[in-house]
Amino acid sequence: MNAIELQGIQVNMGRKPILKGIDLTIEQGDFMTFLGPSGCGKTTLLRTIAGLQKADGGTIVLNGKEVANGETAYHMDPAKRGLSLVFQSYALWPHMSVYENVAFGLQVRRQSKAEIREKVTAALTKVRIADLAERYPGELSGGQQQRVAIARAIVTEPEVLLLDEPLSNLDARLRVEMRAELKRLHRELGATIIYVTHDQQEALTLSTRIAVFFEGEIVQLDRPQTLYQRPATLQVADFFGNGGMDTNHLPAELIAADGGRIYLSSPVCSFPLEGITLTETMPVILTIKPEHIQLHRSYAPQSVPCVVEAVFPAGAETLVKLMTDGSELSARVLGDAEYSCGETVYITLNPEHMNLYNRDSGILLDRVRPSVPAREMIRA
Ligand SMILES: Nc1ncnc2c1ncn2[C@@H]1O[C@H](COP(=O)(O)OP(=O)(O)OP(=O)(O)O)[C@@H](O)[C@H]1O
Repeated sequence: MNAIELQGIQVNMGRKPILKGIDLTIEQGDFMTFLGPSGCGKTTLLRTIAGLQKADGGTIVLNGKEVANGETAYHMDPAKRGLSLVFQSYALWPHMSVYENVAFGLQVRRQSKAEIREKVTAALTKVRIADLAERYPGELSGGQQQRVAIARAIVTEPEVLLLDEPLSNLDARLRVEMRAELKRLHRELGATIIYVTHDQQEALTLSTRIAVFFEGEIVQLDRPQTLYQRPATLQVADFFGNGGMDTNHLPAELIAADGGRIYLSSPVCSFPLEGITLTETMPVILTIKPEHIQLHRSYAPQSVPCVVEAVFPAGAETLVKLMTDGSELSARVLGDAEYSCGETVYITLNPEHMNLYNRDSGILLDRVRPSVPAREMIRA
């Protein structure tokens, strides 16, 4: 059974539409991440699922049961939805010990003392802070407080766990550590998790599926790998730019030749394609990520000469800005590579990692599929 089904969810704040008709099915056991820039509506959708925000239109079905209906104004009480929510600010009660914070939800449900002790201990052990049970939130680090918040959310054994940017208050190192913890928890609990973040690395590492939001709409819903390799629009491709080295965009053309053959013509490569039909020449954008450009110090078969414009050593990798035929390219090279500005280098590109987008709409047309083996590829 699907854990959650959203149909046509609309939310307005005053006259402003914040969510513009969200359709989304979340499967049982999914780790679904809502990813997108600030203000695109991720938290609003999470709050709407939790019941903290009323939907102005559309329906929400949780485990086969309707919990919200914008048309009939039906709105099930958040406490009855069987969900747990963890906020960015941990929202712990400062006057209660860690144990009491976690036990609170069970006490409200009037469970026996023995049962509560067993469940709280199990939850604290799962998030690896059983030894801190008697401390107060003010005596804990940010990472420890976040673990308490997660323990409090899982102690009631919710079917769905909602996490709103839970790691954003932690320092970079703790964030990476907590990512691994969340992944382990998801595996151990088998619960459905909905996770909100604007951090693409976090989304790619944790999720089974990612919904990318822009301006109140889902623009792509896919597995992390697919999303990374085949962004549905140039906007999504740019959002997945990494460390200031964005996906390369190259103006190119699809040329319809006699006999129905289609040629790709670009500043870095030119060859016939398969899988595309066209009747007239079409302007496109060819994209390739910096990590898919190979640099060579001397001429290699099928390589294209480029001039090094700038070099940015970044420890484990080196980012290199290149110029070829009036087009700027970014390449990412593993390790500490020493190139000097003005030096001529040669690049090779694997067509498997290239995508073609409509130049006007920015929508993905196809991946690049040469109809000849790579060795027969020629430069424009
Ligand atoms: N209570 C409110 N009243 C008016 N506008 C609101 C309210 N809450 C949110 N908004 C607006 O709704 C839009 C979506 O906000 P939301 O918090 O869902 O975005 P988000 O994608 O989660 O952003 P962030 O990553 O910054 O948290 C924003 O433009 C925000 O200003």
